[in-house]
Amino acid sequence: MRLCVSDVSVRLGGVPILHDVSLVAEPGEIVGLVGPNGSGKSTLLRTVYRSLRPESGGIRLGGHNVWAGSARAAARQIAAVLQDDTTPAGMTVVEVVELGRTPHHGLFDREGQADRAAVREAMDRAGVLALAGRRFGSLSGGERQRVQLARALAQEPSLLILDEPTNHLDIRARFELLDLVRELGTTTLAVMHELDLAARVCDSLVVLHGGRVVAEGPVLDALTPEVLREVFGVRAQAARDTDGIVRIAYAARPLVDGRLAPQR
Ligand SMILES: Nc1ncnc2c1ncn2[C@@H]1O[C@H](COP(=O)(O)OP(=O)(O)OP(=O)(O)O)[C@@H](O)[C@H]1O
Repeated sequence: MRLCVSDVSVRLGGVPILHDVSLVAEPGEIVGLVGPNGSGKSTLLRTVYRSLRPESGGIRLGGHNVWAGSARAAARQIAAVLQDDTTPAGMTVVEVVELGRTPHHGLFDREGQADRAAVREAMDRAGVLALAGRRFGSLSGGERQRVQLARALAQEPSLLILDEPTNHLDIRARFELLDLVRELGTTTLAVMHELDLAARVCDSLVVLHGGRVVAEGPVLDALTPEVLREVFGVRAQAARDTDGIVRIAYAARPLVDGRLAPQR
């Protein structure tokens, strides 16, 4: 489904955080949301998955205003894999993944065959079938991240929201997870810190800086040397290699007076 974010502004604790942010993800596209720490990426995601109501602006999924219907209707369509996960440590992996089916049930519905099939399929795709009986709290960071993805897949969403989906994963698992997201063909909005990975997996990028969109479009149009310098504070060049993969070459950046540069 098509995601359309139009002129979204957000204020937190009286402080303006997002300023007229707009973006579009066409059906099946993966749009990467990139930007330095504090640029507003997570805040924007929260407005899209209905955890934070924007002060102004609109968010439409498949033409419908995400904030106009019920929270439950939105939960049937939008699945989020987040950082600040509050999953109870005592739940088993299969119980966690079954949570993905909750928005599809009535209050007193029992889990049916379709639910069980969706849960199994999601666990299989995310590579966590072997963990089914383990307590969530006993898993490694990377295993938890895969289980969260399985829960999101079990939800069979029209829009997948990912907040730094690969940060606990080893290098092979990163590529596997991103390949899996590509294979799904689900419209995806993903916050990614690693520009190389974002460049590899995303159809287009939206660069946030100070709560504003400062660049967007296909990866090489968004990650110009000027954007890399002005927004990310690095001297770097993005280019497509002979295999068609975008690679970013970084020049070393000296510390300022022996310290990390303060945040701008
Ligand atoms: N409740 C709040 N009151 C005031 N400011 C807030 C509040 N919550 C977040 N902020 C500020 O909003 C800005 C954007 O935060 P956000 O978490 O969206 O950034 P981010 O781009 O996701 O950052 P990071 O890459 O570090 O995760 C930050 O400067 C943060 O300090």
